[in-house]
This record gives sequence, C-alpha cells and structure tokens, in this order.
Amino acid sequence: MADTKVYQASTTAPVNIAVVKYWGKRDPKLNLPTNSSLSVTLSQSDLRTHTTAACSSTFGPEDTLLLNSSPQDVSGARTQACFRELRTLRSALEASNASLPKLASLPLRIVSENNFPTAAGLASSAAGFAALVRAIANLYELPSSPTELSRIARQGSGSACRSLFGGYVAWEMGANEDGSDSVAVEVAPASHWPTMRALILVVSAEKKGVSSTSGMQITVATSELSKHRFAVVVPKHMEAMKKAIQEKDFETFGKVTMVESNSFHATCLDTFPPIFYMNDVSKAAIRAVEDINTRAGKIIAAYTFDAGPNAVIYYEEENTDAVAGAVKGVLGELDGWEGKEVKVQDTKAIDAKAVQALKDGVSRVILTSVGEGPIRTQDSLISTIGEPIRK
Ligand SMILES: Nc1ncnc2c1ncn2[C@@H]1O[C@H](COP(=O)(O)OP(=O)(O)OP(=O)(O)O)[C@@H](O)[C@H]1O
Ligand SMILES: C[C@@](O)(CCOP(=O)(O)OP(=O)(O)O)CC(=O)O
Repeated sequence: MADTKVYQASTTAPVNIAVVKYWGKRDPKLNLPTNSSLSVTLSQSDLRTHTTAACSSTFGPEDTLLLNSSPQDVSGARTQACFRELRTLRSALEASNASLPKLASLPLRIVSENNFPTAAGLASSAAGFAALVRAIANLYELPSSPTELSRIARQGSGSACRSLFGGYVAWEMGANEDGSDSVAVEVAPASHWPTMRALILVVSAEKKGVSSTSGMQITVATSELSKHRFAVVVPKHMEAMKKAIQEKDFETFGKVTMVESNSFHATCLDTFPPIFYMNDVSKAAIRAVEDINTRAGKIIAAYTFDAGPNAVIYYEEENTDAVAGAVKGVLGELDGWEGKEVKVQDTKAIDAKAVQALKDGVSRVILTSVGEGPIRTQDSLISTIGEPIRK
C-alpha cells in the first residue's frame, strides 16, 4: 500500500545581531562573503521564528511555504538551494539504509510564523532561513552538525548561517571557491557570558528601501573604502572581538561594536549612489549612548545598526538601570517595558534634542538578551492530516 503518512518536525530559531558586520559578497550565487562576521544570538523568549516542515505523498506536486498565513514564492534560487542540499543529504541516508522511508522525493509543506515584523531590518531572513533549514534537517533526521547546516542556511541568507548557534557566533568567510569552508562556528556559548543584554529601539517597522542583497553588491562594485574595510578593518575587528568575548571585556566589546557599525555605514555612504540606512532618529540614539557612556565615565553601552534605522544597544545586566533605565526615562510610555525590571533614570545626561528626536521617532522597544540556538519543539503548525494550524 502507498505510504500516505504526513511526516513532520518543528523548531524555533533565533534572530542574531552582528557586532562585526557582513556587508559584501564575493560570490552572489553561493552567497560567499567578502569578509568574516560575528554576532550575538538573541533570546527566543522575545524574538523568534517558529517553523514546521512536513512532507507527504498526499501533498504537492509543488513544495510550498506559508509565512504568517500568506503563501510565499519558493521558486527563488536561495530557497531552492536550501531544499536541494537538504534533499541530497536525505537521499544519501536513504541510499545507505533501505529501511528508511523515502522522504527526499516527497513534496515539502513548510509553515512558519515570525513573532516580529518581516523585512523590517530585524533580521527576519536570518531567523527564517535558520528555522527552515533546521526544521527540514529534523524532518529528514539528518545527523549533520550545526556548522554543516550553516553552510546550507548561508545560501538562503548569509546572516542565517549564524542563527544555527546560540551565544556568540562567527561566520568564517572561508577560502574555497565552492563555499565548503564558509560556515558558522561557535565563539562562546550563551552560558559563557550570560549577562549580555540588548535593547532594540524600533524606529521603523516598514519594509526597507534598499535590500541588503542588492545594497551590498552595489557597495562591492563601487566603494573604494570597502576594499580597506575587507582587507584591514574587519580582520582586526574579528580578532579583537573574539578576545573581548573570551575575556568578557565589555569596554572592548562595546568599542569595537560601535566602530564596526560606523565602518559599515561609512561604506554605505561611500557606495555610489550612496545608501543611507540610519536616519535622524538613529543619530539621536547614537548621541544618547554617547551621553550615557560619558555619565558612566566608561563604555557601558554600545549601539549597532543593520540595514535600517533601528538601533540595537548592547549592555551588561549590572548596568540595566544606567543604560535601559536612562532610555526608559525618555521612552517609558512606549510598549515593550512590561514585565522587565528597569528603574527609570533621569534624562538630564542626554542631549535635549536627542531626547526629542527619540520621543518623536521610536515606535516601540524590545528588551532582550543573549540566548540559545534553534530549539526542537513538539508544538506543530501543521495538523496530523497536513493542514496548517493557525496559532
Ligand atoms: N520564517 C521565514 N521562513 C522563510 N523565509 C523567511 C522567513 N522570514 C523571512 N523570510 C525571508 O526573508 C525575507 C526578508 O529578508 P530581508 O533580508 O529583506 O529582511 P530582514 O531579514 O528583516 O533584514 P536584514 O536581514 O537586512 O536584517 C522575506 O521576504 C522572506 O523571503
Ligand atoms: C547589515 C547586515 O544585517 C546584513 C545582513 O544581510 P543578509 O544576510 O540579509 O543578506 P543576504 O545574504 O543577501 O540575505 C549585517 C549582518 O547581519 O552581518
């Protein structure tokens, strides 16, 4: 009798925010970067993708992906590359063990939910592709390590390779032409430095103007400054950042994080035509962090910005009141503070114009911390007969 069973597996996966930025592809097809990068994985209690992957002979004939209840196009080269690579690994398993069900040839049905805005510069593609690859690897019962899976997730979205791990994660750029050594590795688990906190100021939840994918290709094609960044600046920052993490040295971690973000946005400005991801609200966030650090007499807070105006501010738990409390003094009315213990500080130390720009331009805050990598879950988004379940 034909096997009509619905096979399925589910996972959640985290967002990561880079402190040494990936910005440039040396091979756009394989998604190979011009430089290594390093990120902090953020807690899934606050930001996460939840994905269920299923396969069955009753599905299809096409593979499908439902994201936050709306059907997505899976015909793109990046999603196809992930499906193809995972099927190849499953086929090899099936070839070596005839008793395994033949899943590689069955149509896939993927259902996914992001609990944060998609394509708003909140690294949705990172959590999204990490969850997609991890869920299918679980479904196929692949013995692959997170580093092996990171090679596949990288082809979906570069930054996704870093979301296969928790804690502090490096994406080593690699040297091989086929990308086999362009993978993510753990620098330190979350438990090594669990006191790292992140405060996200959501400046804009709208879809961004220039996508990362096209922006970074124009940078590589036109920016002279980026050559110096790839050859000199990033290698230095990678080394300093790894050491700072090993030694839990926040001052160095914070300094490199801010200089890195500035270097990345400088190469965006040096791109022709120029790309501006930061706006006046972002600049106000930088000013606020500078003023908080000046009041403390040392670096206790560090800003970083991705391909959008949202600010991510890293700090250590012991400085929660001095950093998050100062921001709460300005933005205490907004959503995001509920259930988090943060004592409001006066805003005297922060420049009055910056205070006003933040009040006018920030729509919500997210308080989170360093967290774990993908977590397998029994909580499924697909029923036993293969129908999507709405949560
Ligand atoms: N849960 C998901 N499952 C599969 N794909 C996803 C998921 N979430 C997002 N994506 C893919 O990622 C795309 C958004 O990526 P994009 O790089 O534009 O934004 P971002 O990730 O928010 O920003 P950035 O990566 O620059 O920080 C979506 O259009 C979708 O194709
Ligand atoms: C600024 C960044 O967030 C850029 C992320 O770029 P993506 O990983 O979204 O790009 P693609 O590989 O084209 O999908 C920096 C970073 O996360 O390192």
